[in-house]
Amino acid sequence: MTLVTDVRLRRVLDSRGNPTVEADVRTESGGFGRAKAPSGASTGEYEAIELPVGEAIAGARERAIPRLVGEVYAGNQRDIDNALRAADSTDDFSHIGANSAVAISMAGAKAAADVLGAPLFQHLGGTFRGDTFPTPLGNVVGGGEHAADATHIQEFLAAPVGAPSVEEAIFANAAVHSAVRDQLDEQGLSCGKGDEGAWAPSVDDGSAFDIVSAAIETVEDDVGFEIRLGLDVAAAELYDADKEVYRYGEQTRDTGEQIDYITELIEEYNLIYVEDPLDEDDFEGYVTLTERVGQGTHICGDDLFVTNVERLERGTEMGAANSILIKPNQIGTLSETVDAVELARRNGYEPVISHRSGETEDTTIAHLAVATDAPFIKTGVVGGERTAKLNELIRIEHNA
Ligand SMILES: O=C(O)[C@@H](CO)OP(=O)(O)O
Ligand SMILES: [Mg+2]
Repeated sequence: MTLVTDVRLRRVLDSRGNPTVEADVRTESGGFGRAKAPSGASTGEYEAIELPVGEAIAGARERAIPRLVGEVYAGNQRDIDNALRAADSTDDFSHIGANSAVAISMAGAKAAADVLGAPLFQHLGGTFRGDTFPTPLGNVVGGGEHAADATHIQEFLAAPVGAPSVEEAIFANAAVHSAVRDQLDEQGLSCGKGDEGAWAPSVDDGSAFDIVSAAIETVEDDVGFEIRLGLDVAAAELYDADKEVYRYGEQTRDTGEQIDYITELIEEYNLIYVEDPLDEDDFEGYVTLTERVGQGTHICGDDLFVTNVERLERGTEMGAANSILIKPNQIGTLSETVDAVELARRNGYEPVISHRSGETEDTTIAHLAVATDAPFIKTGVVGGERTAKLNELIRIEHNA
């Protein structure tokens, strides 16, 4: 039996040294699942609420745990997630926090997989999943909200699309990360790393493109397969809504100029992936850009869609973007996360499963990416909280 018999919550550390929520779920037949909530820095305005950890834990203990323990079966993920929704009663989880909700939701799924004796990806995706793997998007240079005094564009991503296996892809990204350091050293630009482990040099975006392109070329020659370049512009963070311009330091661009600029970057650097190129409220701008460049490039909405089926529906009806970033804590439950993936698929939008800038050693998103057969996963390159997911992908590939 997978009847939930115990749910425990505690405060643990995330990769930024901030507190986050860890949940343990136990079931009648001895199933056990443990999961932790991640945390964003460049959060979208329409995300579910991350409460201060003390409040999130107190809220969930008071409202959610009584609706779970002795009440729901861990194998019925929708029952767990509906109980969390009913316990909270708001659209954005402002009573128990999306941080408590997502930790409990993911821990429940892990407890159910444990009862079955199956890996989580198989519980979530079924027995016919596990043979195909996502291409890891690895940020090798970054700035924005993730590092002070670095690039305006938040993430420069390596995308080893030609790799013969996920293992080769993961090591290719590590090699690009290392080659970027060599480039920086040569130019006397040694620097620290941002929140997700990407190098955070104090250079303009143009120089960053040159450095990353050169690093990718070196590694491509070495590994013999294609590695492309992608971006997370995180443009909502650059957008000045009062003046209706995007601010790149002193330089500003209005919406038309921003669309032209992104188009030029796509052409010049043969970008395969551009996330959040425009403000999170600018569905129309996304339509224009997607019509222009959506044929050959993944135009991905992160802050635009916030893993929310209503916002995604609006986007698919208009033709805004052609891809959606999927972050379970943006919406708060695994069921709704999978709903967003499925809605995306039905409309020909590619789902990209993603970490947050504040992470833990939790590996749920690696399993989610395999379970949903997502074409990409964005989960960094180095740092224990990033390699936890990458190494889990290697283990899944090896049936370990
Ligand atoms: O913008 C993003 O895509 C994410 C992860 O890279 O950053 P954050 O978690 O800070 O929102
Ligand atoms: Mg983003």
